[in-house]
Amino acid sequence: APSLPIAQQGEAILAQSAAVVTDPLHPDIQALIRNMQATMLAANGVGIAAPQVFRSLRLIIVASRPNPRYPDAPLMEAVAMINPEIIWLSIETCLGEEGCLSVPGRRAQVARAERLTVRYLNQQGERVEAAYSGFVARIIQHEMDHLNGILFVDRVG
Ligand SMILES: O=C(O)C[C@@H](Cc1ccccc1)C(=O)SCC(=O)c1ccccc1
Ligand SMILES: [Zn+2]
Repeated sequence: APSLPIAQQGEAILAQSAAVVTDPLHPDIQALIRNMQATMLAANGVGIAAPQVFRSLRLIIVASRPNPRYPDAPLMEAVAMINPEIIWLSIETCLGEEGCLSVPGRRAQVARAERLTVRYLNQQGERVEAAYSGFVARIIQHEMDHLNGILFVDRVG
């Protein structure tokens, strides 16, 4: 699957709220998931949101892996989350370093909820509810922000 162009900070699409995916099993959505995964891997990302590849749709990919900043991050198969909703966030937050494929060269400490529960449709269109914590919960919050037109730099002083 080809790697797609990544929208950079300043592109209007990154500040918009993305639209709900109406037909998760549509071939276009299945192809978009494949292309987003290829784009994320080519860019060495641990996540990506559809608006970052110029598709204003509520679709994210989460793919944590150990990295210099989070050496104990879990290695996980990339998971596609269609129409994700965070249905619970812990009160406890933690600070952690973030970067963004749409804001190259910037890194900042961002406070995020330590734990969350997310409800979404998986690539097969099945409803899933799952709990996450730590770095994976951080990635999910970062990607959810992209669906709501928010960049991590909007959250730092
Ligand atoms: O722009 C994106 O959504 C991808 C972004 C996801 C993300 C990274 C770190 C914390 C939260 C969300 C990236 O993958 S940036 C590049 C990267 O691999 C990385 C950056 C900082 C720390 C760990 C990884
Ligand atoms: Zn980002």
